[in-house]
Amino acid sequence: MTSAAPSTATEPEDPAARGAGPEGQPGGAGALAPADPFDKDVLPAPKNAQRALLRSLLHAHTRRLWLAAVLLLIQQAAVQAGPLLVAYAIDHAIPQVREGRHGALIAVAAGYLGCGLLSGILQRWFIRVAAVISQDVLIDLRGRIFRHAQSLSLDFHERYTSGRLIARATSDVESIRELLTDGLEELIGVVLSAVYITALLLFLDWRLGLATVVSYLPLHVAIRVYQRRSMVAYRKRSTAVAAVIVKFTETMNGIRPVKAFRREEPNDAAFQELNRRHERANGDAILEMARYVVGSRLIANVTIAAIVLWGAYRVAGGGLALGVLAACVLYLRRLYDPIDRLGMFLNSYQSAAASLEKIAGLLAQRPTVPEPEHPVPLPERAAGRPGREVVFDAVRFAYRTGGEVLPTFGLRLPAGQTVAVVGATGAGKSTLAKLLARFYDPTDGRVLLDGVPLRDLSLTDLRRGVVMVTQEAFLFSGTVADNITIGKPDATREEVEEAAKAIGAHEFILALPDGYDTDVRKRGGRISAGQRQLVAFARALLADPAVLILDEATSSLDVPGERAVQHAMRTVLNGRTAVIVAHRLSTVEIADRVLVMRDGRIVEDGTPDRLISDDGHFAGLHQAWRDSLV
Ligand SMILES: Nc1ncnc2c1ncn2[C@@H]1O[C@H](COP(=O)(O)OP(=O)(O)OP(=O)(O)O)[C@@H](O)[C@H]1O
Repeated sequence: MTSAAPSTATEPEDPAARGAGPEGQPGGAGALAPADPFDKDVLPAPKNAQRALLRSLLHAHTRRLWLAAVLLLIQQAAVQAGPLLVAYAIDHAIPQVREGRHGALIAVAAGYLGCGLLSGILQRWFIRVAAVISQDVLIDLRGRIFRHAQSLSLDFHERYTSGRLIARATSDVESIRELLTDGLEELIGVVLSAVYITALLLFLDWRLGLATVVSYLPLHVAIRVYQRRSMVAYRKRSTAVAAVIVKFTETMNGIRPVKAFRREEPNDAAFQELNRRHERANGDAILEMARYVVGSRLIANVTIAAIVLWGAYRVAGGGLALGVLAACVLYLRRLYDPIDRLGMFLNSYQSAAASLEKIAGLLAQRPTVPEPEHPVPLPERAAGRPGREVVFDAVRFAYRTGGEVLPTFGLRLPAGQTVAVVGATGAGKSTLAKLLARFYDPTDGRVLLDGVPLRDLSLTDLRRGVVMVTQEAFLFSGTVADNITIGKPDATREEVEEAAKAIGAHEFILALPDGYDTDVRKRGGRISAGQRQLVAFARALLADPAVLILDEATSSLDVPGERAVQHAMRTVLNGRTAVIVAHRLSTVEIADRVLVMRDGRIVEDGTPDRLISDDGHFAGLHQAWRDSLV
């Protein structure tokens, strides 16, 4: 993974322009893939995406934010009243005590105590309000990331990877949490106290106040330099964390091939390197902070020393009251004391800002396969008509990161036909299936279902019309029954069992420890590859789509398993239009029609018998398969 770069001029500015569909110009098979902006961790987003995200997150809390601001203003006023009271005590109350009048000093002491109490009460109130805001914001943000990631098209997920998404939802949200719960209150407190103190110093003695204001200039430069440099360091760090998470999830998701190919050692070495890169990025961030702390302390100490010296001479010369100098020194200490921590707060602020930038980039992405604004309903199916007609009308397709996979492609599948698509690996079979399932939109042309373009169908109609059973036959955590019910969320237990019986899965499910209620991820709930496919078929049967696409599993099953799957396949295909991406030639025998693909084109098309009797590519494949059975 490349390291994060600050938004550079090479990145497209407007993701919306990329959101209308895979507009990449087809470059001809084998054309060089264009550089993918997704290789960078910071996704291209409009300039104000970060601010807009923040605004929308805080929008629901406007009143609470005002309350928090007022509480903090009053609390800081109470805190900063202390040195003023000390100055009054030294210059007025103590001389009065010498004359036997104690009222002023007692009033000062009571005032000091009152301010302390008031500031404590207000601070507690403020912390509660701020906690409610920050918790709500974090929950909202995590929810948005999940919802948005789910809504983005397959094209996005293939390019962005799940590891990066996990990094966004965990470590990036965590750094924002750190700022909101630990740093923000203090950061605002420090800034607010600086404003109060400057005003009070100017009020107490305008010349000392002005000298303090002058010291803000080098301090401001130090902060700006630190902010600029640490932003780069934090971006790098957040990218490095994401790279560690990506490697981790990739390895654990692919643990089987890792074991099979003894990839443990090279993986370990690659992981160590990523860990070291993270360590270096972290080290850079810490170093930046160290530079800032040393620089800002120096400025603070020089300022305090100069003001004390100058003030002392003025007190000695009678030009300044002692109490005023004491109050000024107290204020200066209050001003500069949190300067180290200001570095830390700015640190977490920078880290959170870098994270927010990445999250805003993610949330600014638009689905490349959007739901239509004005969906067209599917025409009613005539009673007894099996499935729906599918037409590929002058379709062309290129993946965004590759050359053209389907050069102008036309195909008509009559309703109810079972079509097997065969061809060499990389011929474009799965691409054809994915276009029919509308995982992608064609670069050119249309895919029509009973005459309605897929892009005009509402998602509900589309999912009811076309269902794809993919190779992995993925099972979600939950029970076997839950997994079948996904096909039809309001299905009754009877319907679930009927579907399983029809598919031939009922017996093996009953034999599981808790039958239909067996948790598929728990011990004892382990089910074989063939059984997983049966569950996926039962799910598809329950969904009862007009068009079913099977991207057949390439892994070979044992003979009884294969037979069970073949039987289930016949059941699930019955009464609908079906497209099978066939990896096993045994499957082809079920089909009414076979399409042979090569380089994104259909080179043979006919019934299995006709193609076998012809002297074409399929006949050769079939002969080779028959020979392998002998
Ligand atoms: N997500 C993707 N991004 C870029 N190129 C892709 C993507 N998926 C597939 N391709 C390319 O498109 C071409 C067709 O791939 P496709 O998966 O459709 O072939 P296939 O016939 O189904 O192959 P197989 O039998 O191996 O599954 C291949 O050259 C492949 O490299």
